[in-house]
Amino acid sequence: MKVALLGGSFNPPHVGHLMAASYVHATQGVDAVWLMPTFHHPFGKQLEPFEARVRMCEALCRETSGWLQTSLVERELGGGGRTVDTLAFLVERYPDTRFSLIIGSDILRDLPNWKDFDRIQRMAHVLVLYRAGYPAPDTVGPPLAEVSSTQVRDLLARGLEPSELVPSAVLQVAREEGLFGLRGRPG
Ligand SMILES: Nc1ncnc2c1ncn2[C@@H]1O[C@H](COP(=O)(O)OP(=O)(O)OP(=O)(O)O)[C@@H](O)[C@H]1O
Ligand SMILES: O=C(O)c1ccc[n+]([C@@H]2O[C@H](COP(=O)([O-])O)[C@@H](O)[C@H]2O)c1
Repeated sequence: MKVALLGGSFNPPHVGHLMAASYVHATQGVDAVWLMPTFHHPFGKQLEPFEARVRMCEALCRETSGWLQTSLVERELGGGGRTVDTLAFLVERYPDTRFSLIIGSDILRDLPNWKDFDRIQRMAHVLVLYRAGYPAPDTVGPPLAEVSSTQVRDLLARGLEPSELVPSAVLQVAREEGLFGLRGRPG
């Protein structure tokens, strides 16, 4: 079994995440892609509640035939949310699974602040996808969507509907949960 991991804040998930996961599933010979929402963000980002982000991730997964799944492992682990610790835990729990780790090229500038990135590379094949706007050497594939959760949150804060950037089922969950200031807003 080969699994690609896509860790993120998913605050909220958007079509860029879906495209990144689809690209990897379609071209990199993996059986499944697991979204791993952050429980405690290592750099202390303030996020909507974990359970609500999980619900949105699960709605995103339903856009696929089942190969995209949401993992709750980072809640199970608690701790500092460092990817090296999550990966070590998964490698031990699933000895017959080969893991790869997906990151967008925007993350490259943060890597010096990651814990033990060398050890991550020994445990998993790291796939750096070309996120549009962040060209870098050694990325895999064409530039992917120019969309971010920040952009989605900004649109919502201005009362606009990000319906071209977020799958409708994900937006529906955000409305039901009253996330991103959507509580009580008609729509
Ligand atoms: N449009 C995209 N194309 C390629 N990779 C992406 C894209 N959006 C996010 N990713 C990657 O998905 C992972 C999780 O991203 P994250 O949940 O932080 O989304 P984000 O849009 O970067 O959020 P924010 O704007 O809040 O920082 C990261 O590795 C990121 O590089
Ligand atoms: O391991 C680390 O040191 C580390 C530092 C920062 C971020 N990460 C992980 O990188 C993924 C993407 O993070 P972000 O900030 O782009 O949402 C997410 O799974 C984080 O847990 C990991």
